Amino acid sequence: MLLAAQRFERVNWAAVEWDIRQKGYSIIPRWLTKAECYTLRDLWSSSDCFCPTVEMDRHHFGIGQYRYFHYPLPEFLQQFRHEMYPYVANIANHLWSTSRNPSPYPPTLEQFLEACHAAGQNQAGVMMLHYPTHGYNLWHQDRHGSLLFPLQTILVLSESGTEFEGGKLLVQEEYPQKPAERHIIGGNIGDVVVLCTASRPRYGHGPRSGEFYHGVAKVTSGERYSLSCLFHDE
Ligand SMILES: O=C(O)CCC(=O)C(=O)O
Ligand SMILES: [Fe+2]
Repeated sequence: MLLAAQRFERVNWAAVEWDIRQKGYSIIPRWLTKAECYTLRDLWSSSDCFCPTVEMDRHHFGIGQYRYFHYPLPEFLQQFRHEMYPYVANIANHLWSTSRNPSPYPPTLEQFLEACHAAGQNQAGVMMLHYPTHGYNLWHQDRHGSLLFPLQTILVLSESGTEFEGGKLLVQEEYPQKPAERHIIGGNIGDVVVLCTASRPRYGHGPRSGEFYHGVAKVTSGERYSLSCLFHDE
């Protein structure tokens, strides 16, 4: 399973950037074919590409399991992460630049990961998640080290309505002295969701940025798989 660069070129990245500015996330619908989702899901039962399973309830993260991939990543995911990076880095450089640092993120993933590894962050930031019926994922941010890339992607690998009910991806933004703002993203098989990892830059009046969290509502029937692709290593 290989990925053609044209698939990234066809995405309307200006619209993705606009969405992220406005609400902190953007959905690229049906970017993966169902067959690709099934192939990725099949990796779950192959033990040789994953680190040990984490039971989410043991850590009070929710109900379900996740498995970090170890390096080398499966070819498709390696390609996905590397080819997606320049586009999200471009958006991140527009949104998170400062006058002191107008281009905070390097143009290639290799360069960004080199910095992560130099900071001792060596665990590939890519994992697969599985939620059984009644599974869910509590509000969280995927930030475990000092170096963090401000956007992350979630690949939805199961079909809403036929394979699972409920299980909607949610985001929440918190500002001091303001009720939290919540959005239901949802997401269906093949969708790639690009979202803020920890904060969304704000312009104009009020606090400059709020804390950005995501989570997954309870799967009320069936089971749901997803894949989390961070651009930092942990
Ligand atoms: O299952 C999901 O849709 C979200 C999982 C998650 O927390 C992530 O991808 O970082
Ligand atoms: Fe997450």
